[in-house]
Amino acid sequence: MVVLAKGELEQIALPAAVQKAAVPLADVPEVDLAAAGGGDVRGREAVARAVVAACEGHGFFKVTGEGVPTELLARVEDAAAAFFALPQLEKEAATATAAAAAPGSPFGYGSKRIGSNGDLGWVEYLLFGVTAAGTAALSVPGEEASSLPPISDSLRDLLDEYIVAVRAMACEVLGLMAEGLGLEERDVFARLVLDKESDSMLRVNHYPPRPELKQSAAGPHGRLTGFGEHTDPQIISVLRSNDTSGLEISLRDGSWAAVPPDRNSFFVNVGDALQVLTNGRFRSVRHRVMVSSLRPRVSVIFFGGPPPQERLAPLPSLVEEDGGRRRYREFTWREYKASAYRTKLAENRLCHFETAAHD
Ligand SMILES: C=C1C[C@]23C[C@@]1(O)CC[C@H]2[C@@]12CC[C@H](O)[C@@](C)(C(=O)O1)[C@H]2[C@@H]3C(=O)O
Ligand SMILES: O=C(O)CCC(=O)C(=O)O
Ligand SMILES: [Fe+2]
Repeated sequence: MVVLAKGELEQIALPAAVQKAAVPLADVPEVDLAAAGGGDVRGREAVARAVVAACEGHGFFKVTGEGVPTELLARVEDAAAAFFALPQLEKEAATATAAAAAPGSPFGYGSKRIGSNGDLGWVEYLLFGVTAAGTAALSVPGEEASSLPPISDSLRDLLDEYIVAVRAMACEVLGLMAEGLGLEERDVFARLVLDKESDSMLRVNHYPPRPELKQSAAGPHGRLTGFGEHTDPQIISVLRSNDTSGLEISLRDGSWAAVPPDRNSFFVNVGDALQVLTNGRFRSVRHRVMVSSLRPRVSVIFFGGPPPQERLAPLPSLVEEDGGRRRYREFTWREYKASAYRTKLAENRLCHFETAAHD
């Protein structure tokens, strides 16, 4: 069991006085994928334009009409809740394969410690690599293979089914982004996530209800940090949660907005790699999860990433549209990820890859 050292709870539980309050996000952009898939060309173009506008605006939007069976989603949520309800030792043992336990591996079960650079949050989670077959694995393709994770067969099977469905949806959305940007190569983004070497991940987060007020270092009105502010390094993140609030996004003016939960929709985040590919036209959205609720929050996030050896650079046509200004230098995903994984959650990871203004 993870025992927090003295002072660590205070890092999660900021006193109410130093927390910036978030206002509810009134205008969550919404994209109905059903309207893009019916063979109506005009309808599809309108959806593609809405997707681009949302990526340029908040870098965040809601997706409906994607056709992932609601019954599968409900079963994933129930199985995840059942896993996190297990005794602590069973949860740790459940994912302690050689690959996940290897030093530096981010995969497996974790509690309160996020990444390996000292970030703490009021959260426990399961983190998996995603294989080409769309299965949840505790090692990344090309690295030491592990046996299938010994989490319960039913949870693993459900996650495998979920990954296939959500990856297809992510790729449909990536296709709409390319169309909306008027790119000739319509699969320029989606092919990276569909590649058999794609470095994608699946994360299941559980935010237990905040502790009793009398024990809470946050004080009676304070909130706990569930998952500290950050941007996602990958191309696209697709999130699904239960009906418990907590997700907040940072707006362009630096204020925070609370995203009303919606268990019937997906939420899409633009990630750092997509900001680079679009030469900064799309915005990798800074977000966080705050825990103030007495109900648990469960979220499942698919992170669509490129293959490690993939060279990432702003797309030439978008550089041209930007008056020839190339805002990021070329790098491989392996290079970016290694750099990102050395940073703390809240750091700006893209600034190391920006070009000087005159380049
Ligand atoms: C503090 C960290 C956790 C993280 C790796 C990092 O060093 C910086 C990026 C973090 C993040 C955010 C999005 C995803 O949840 C994640 C899996 C990812 O790819 O980058 C996490 C990493 C993690 O939890 O290992
Ligand atoms: O759990 C959530 O709702 C969001 C978590 C998140 O941003 C992440 O895991 O990268
Ligand atoms: Fe995130």
